[in-house]
Amino acid sequence: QYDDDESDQNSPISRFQHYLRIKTAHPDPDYASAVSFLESQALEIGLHTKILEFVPGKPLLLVTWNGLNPSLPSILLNSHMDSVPAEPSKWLYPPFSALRTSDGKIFARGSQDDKCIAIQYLEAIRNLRSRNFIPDRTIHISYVPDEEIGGFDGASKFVLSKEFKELNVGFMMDEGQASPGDEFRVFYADRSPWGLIIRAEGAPGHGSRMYDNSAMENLMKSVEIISKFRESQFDMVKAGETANSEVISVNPVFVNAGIPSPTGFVMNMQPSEAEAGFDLRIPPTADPDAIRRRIVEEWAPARRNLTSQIIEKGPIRDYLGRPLMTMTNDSNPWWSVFKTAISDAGGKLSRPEILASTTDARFMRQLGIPVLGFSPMSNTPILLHEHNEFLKDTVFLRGIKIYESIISALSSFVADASQ
Ligand SMILES: CSCC[C@H](NC=O)C(=O)O
Ligand SMILES: [Zn+2]
Ligand SMILES: [Zn+2]
Repeated sequence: QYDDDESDQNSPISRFQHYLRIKTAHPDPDYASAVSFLESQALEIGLHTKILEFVPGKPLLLVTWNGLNPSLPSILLNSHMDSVPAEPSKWLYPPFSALRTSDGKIFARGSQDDKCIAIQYLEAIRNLRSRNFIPDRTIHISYVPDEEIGGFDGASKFVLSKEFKELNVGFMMDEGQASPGDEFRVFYADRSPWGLIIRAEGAPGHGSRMYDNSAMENLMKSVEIISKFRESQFDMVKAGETANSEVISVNPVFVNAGIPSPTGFVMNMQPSEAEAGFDLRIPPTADPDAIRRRIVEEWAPARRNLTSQIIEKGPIRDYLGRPLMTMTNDSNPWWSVFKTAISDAGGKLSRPEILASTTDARFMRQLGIPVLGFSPMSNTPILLHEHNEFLKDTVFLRGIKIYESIISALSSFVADASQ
């Protein structure tokens, strides 16, 4: 293992490592240092910057490369600055060291999700500018806070701002996911995240007594029914009938019950209350009303003294009532431009997918803006949110070339001025 930034301070890799070493992991992301580093990079390249702060302590950095024709809708490249936490003791190398091994793996929390694209956008623009490329359309980059915790103080407020409106965004790109094979993956939709809490009430009683309708019994029945539904969805995936991201996922994330005592829990009392929480992900093709009905009628029926609370953490439809999906066919001219740019750079794309998890793209799609999720990482294991997240230097560097092709193509696309 070695770390070469002593020898080369002034390289795309060393700038990537610098950004990876800034601790923007939750629960206490250092946004100030991230913004200051990214801003210094943008200014060095000769771009314009602006810092927006919709919620104190949660800045958003906007970087702009003005196009020749500012009346054309612009291109927005998005990247979130925050990361999920890391457990250092379970990593091969410290998660904020950005250490590069002799086979070129750069280990860091955020190396795949999504600090790579943050730097690749800038490096691609740096290279295009050094070749005197001049964009027709204006290109913006947004560096947003809080994506990992839902984006409510970040992208969600950003899209409602007058500053966002003024950008006149015609097309946006956001993060995607690594691809274990040769092809790059591209995402035309996310699943919408719901939190579900099921609460049970029932008569308390002696731990020795068998009786009907205790809170615990009713909650466990509910969990059984939800598990059956989960299995029905998962079976379709296992049978190869459909992708993981195209079914409704439901996974238990907490249970809360019992009467605490100094040594743990009171063992001889059946509690009068119990609750369980679930993470649900709803694909854009699903009918949200049908799911709401299923929850009330089957998962938490009142006759069992169950109640449910759904926390919808994202839209399912856009403002015109359409599913939040970006078209990946000829009806979307941006799709062809993107696809051609990838093949021009020697890349291959696999069939467009729905993302199993959720990104900030949903807030822009809600406005009707076409968004593709894309992170150019082929031949890379999918390690987002896992221990030992890494990205290979060669993959990172190739990604810069890919974005050079994408950014120059998107910014020169003027075939239809209304788009
Ligand atoms: C409630 S929205 C949460 C967004 C988050 N994004 C990345 O992991 C996710 O859980 O998918
Ligand atoms: Zn991410
Ligand atoms: Zn993430």
